[in-house]
Amino acid sequence: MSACVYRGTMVHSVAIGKVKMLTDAAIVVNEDGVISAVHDMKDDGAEETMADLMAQGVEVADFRGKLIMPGFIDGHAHAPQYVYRGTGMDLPLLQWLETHTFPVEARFADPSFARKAYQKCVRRHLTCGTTTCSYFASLHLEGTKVLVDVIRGLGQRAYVGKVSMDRNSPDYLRETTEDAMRDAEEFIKFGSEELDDPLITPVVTPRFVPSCTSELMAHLGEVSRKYGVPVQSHLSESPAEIAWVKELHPEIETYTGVYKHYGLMHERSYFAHCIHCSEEERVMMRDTKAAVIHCPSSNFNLMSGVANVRRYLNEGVKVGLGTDVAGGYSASMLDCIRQTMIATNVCGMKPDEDGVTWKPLSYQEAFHLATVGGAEALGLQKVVGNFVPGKQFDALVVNPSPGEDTEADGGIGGRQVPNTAIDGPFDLFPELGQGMQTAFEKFIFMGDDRNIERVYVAGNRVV
Ligand SMILES: Nc1nc2[nH]cnc2c(=O)[nH]1
Ligand SMILES: [Zn+2]
Repeated sequence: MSACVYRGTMVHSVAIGKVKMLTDAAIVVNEDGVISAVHDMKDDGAEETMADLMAQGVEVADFRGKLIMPGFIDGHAHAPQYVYRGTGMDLPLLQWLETHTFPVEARFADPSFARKAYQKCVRRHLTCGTTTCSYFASLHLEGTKVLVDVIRGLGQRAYVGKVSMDRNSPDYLRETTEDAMRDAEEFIKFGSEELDDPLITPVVTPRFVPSCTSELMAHLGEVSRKYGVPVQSHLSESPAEIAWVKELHPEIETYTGVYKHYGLMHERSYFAHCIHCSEEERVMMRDTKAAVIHCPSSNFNLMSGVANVRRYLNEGVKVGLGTDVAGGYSASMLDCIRQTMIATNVCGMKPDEDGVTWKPLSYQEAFHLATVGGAEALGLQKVVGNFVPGKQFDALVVNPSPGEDTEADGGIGGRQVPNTAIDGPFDLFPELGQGMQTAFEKFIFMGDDRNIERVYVAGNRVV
């Protein structure tokens, strides 16, 4: 790749709640896809610096009038569940898994079906602007390798887990403990040693405590230490699930404590949901530096509950966001941000059981969680999340008004008609002073993939 300067309105989060916009910025990206400098074109000398770079043969991609923002980081999505996304939202978690999830995941024993489905899934996440995604595959080793291959072909940055499950599921979707232990390590070896691709990180992935025997969990904890890889799982999602974990492990005080006991809770661990964690569990998460992945869409759809994100942040626990496809029906992190806003408003509506009324998150804070927060949760804070020089250029080019520069067509029967294929999802009124700041806010609340013109991962254009 050659070095390139990206010029346009740069917007990113520099700290929680602190979104910074440079109306006319030049982001200099080197041959390795790393940001080497960011210039405010209003500064003295910036035009000369640009002229120098152009004289050296550095390309300029001119996106003035458009937003350049960091790509989204989806901390939790199930790639096989993509195929039934938007259906079967009629049951609570444990019945939903038995009825809708397990029969579909079993189909991923067929690598050719897996390839077809994963191709659609990863394309969708990318076109929605997700530059980094943490995927659960299925328990199938070969199918999980197919997912990795598809991701590499499409150029996304990803964390990928072969799901481990050796108890409490139907025969058609359950490993023996021996196979589960062998295949989990085999996948981690494949991802970290054989593959050697900086964009792909293999992740130890116990489905959740009810799916894994103590022997398997202990082995997975060891594997995560031996290879220095992350752990992802589900934690404290529904009351019935929590009661089940208590039944399975009466000797351990809490659900979080079970993961800790088996070496699965450390600074490279991140857990989806964490809705009902007690104070003791939240302290354990903070002290072990494990992260929460907030999945509000799924939490509403499966009626699991409402997680109090503000409390986690106040207590010093890392938080990222996840779509949790297909508990969540949308693959878009924009939808996830919006559902985060609804969930936080619910928490702020009335005092909780301790009499505390929580201050809702702002949309700027939710945007931070969808970018920088996700990077921190995945241990990528030095690599992606915003446009600090030294980080990789994982970015979106957002056109606030995608229909504007398209020639009007002839209409239908002589009548001018709206064209939903080219008209954007929202309008701006410059007469009312609605400039790029408003464009950003409207994109967060109303934008979609029609606005996302380009997607870059590590400086490579992937959409
Ligand atoms: N939302 C969700 N929760 C789970 N807990 C165990 N497996 C799953 C899953 O596939 N989705
Ligand atoms: Zn999940």
